[in-house]
Amino acid sequence: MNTQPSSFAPAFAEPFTMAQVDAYDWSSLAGELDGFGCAILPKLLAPEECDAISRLYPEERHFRSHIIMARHGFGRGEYRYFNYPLPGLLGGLRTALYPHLADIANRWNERMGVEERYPDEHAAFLKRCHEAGQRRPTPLLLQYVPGDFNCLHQDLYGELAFPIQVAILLSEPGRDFTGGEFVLTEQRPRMQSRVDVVPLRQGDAVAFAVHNRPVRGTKGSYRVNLRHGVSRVRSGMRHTVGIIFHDAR
Ligand SMILES: O=C(O)CCC(=O)C(=O)O
Ligand SMILES: [Fe+2]
Repeated sequence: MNTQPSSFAPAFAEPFTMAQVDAYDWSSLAGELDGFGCAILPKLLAPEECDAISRLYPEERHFRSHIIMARHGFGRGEYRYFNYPLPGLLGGLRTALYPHLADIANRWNERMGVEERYPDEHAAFLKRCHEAGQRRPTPLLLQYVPGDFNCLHQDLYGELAFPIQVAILLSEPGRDFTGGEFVLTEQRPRMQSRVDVVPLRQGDAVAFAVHNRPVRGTKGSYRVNLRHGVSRVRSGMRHTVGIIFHDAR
């Protein structure tokens, strides 16, 4: 395991991240997630923070593995899973975002008739993951060049899956790259699928359903199945960072 101190640690202290995350209008974000399966958190990161994270990509010591997507049929492009300890800013965001999303996830599970309830603190949920043999960190940094794309998928890495995840766009559309839209599809029982293209600027985050969410019907709630991906990058370079709250087997 990488035990080097994070290169971000002193500059982005956790109390600051926590206050910044808490300052979003979470009842409105919850309304978006309930209604559409995704919500945008504008300007979660400043441009300098985005650039600092993108620049980590070639620094091997931050990562536990490197995936060339074409080799696995995942699309075209590449990504790296971070090592523990996560860079301070990312670890701080993962901790700060979790309790807000856990409230929403617990309501979703109740409506879907799923028994599992998530604890208030991320550390307690991670402990549950680790006890279930899911010990490897899942936050990841992705890099796309022209022609790259990310096929529709679900980030499931074992039995335990926290139902909402976050992706942050680190590059500026139109300036750093063109194409490369974040897309979300929703497969509804006995109906045709619905698609959302999420308009993000540099530093914006999207919170979205990992695999299932409840939708209100005439006879209570039913469960829909979601996938996310990225359309083809037409020019330039695009980086994103993904924050997944469960760890991997
Ligand atoms: O590059 C993106 O916008 C999507 C990344 C992704 O699949 C993820 O964060 O799980
Ligand atoms: Fe993903």
